Amino acid sequence: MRLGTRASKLATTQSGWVADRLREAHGVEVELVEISTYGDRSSAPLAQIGGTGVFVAAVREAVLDGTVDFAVHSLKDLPTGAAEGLTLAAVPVREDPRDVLIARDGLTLGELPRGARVGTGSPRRVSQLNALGLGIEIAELRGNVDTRIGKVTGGELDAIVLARAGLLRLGRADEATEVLDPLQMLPAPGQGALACECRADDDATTALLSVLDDPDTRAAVTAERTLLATLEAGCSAPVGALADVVWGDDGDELWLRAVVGDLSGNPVIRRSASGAPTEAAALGRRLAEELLAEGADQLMGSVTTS
Ligand SMILES: NCc1[nH]cc(CCC(=O)O)c1CC(=O)O
Repeated sequence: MRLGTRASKLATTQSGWVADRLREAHGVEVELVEISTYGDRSSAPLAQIGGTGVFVAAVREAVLDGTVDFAVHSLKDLPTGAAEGLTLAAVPVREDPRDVLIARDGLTLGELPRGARVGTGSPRRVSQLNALGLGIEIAELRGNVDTRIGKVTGGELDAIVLARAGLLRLGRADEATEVLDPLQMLPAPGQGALACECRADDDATTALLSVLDDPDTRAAVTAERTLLATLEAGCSAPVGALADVVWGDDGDELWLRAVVGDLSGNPVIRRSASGAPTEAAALGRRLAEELLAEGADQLMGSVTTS
């Protein structure tokens, strides 16, 4: 099987993980084919170059034109709209969805001095960091994991915020100085999860990939992404969401928490709701409508979204 992937170390590591699972499950050969995307080539701020889709368009093209059989993406980089001719054949079990802080001298968020420079390029992180009222300064940050961590070790920034999943996959989770509680920092919809996508008419590949699907992860990310889509927001919008399958009185329950804000983080709207895991999309829609009724669209309207 030919697996299309971005060429970054993180992308090839997570694609390699999927390839290993497929070899274990089916004894098939899997070859990684690296594809350069606009998101990798441009160093402009993500919010400026459109965010949504810049990391996936070229990889999807390679699936559609038959260069590769399927692609592995970070789910949070996938636009929420339907992709013509493609099917989401598997959402494998999720890695830790939380964000972490990497700060100089082992500091936590609460220990950073006023005026400390904290790097992130994500409006969602900017909004929630500002909501904490710590008096820190936000600095624009982009680049691969090495580049970003280098800003702290090189002394340019006091701290950065990034996804724990990426660090775990690269074996660098111990470099985090604090795991941020979702009470303070809800992750991006789909964060920590992967997407295995193939052509909608390719039944053989769909069947091979389907064994990697994790139903709880799929329910969670379906709720998170339907919420994002109902808000008509993209991956560069100041929206955080995290769903979990938990054991409740009536069996499995899907819990969804979400936050919407503007860049100032003042105010942010936080809400939660629960439902049956089989009704994940309806849950996402319902919580989004609640947020919209509370004024989420006006809040987000002050930020460039796509
Ligand atoms: N926005 C870029 C991006 N897309 C996926 C990950 C890794 C985490 C994941 O798999 O969700 C990252 C880096 C980050 O946010 O720190």
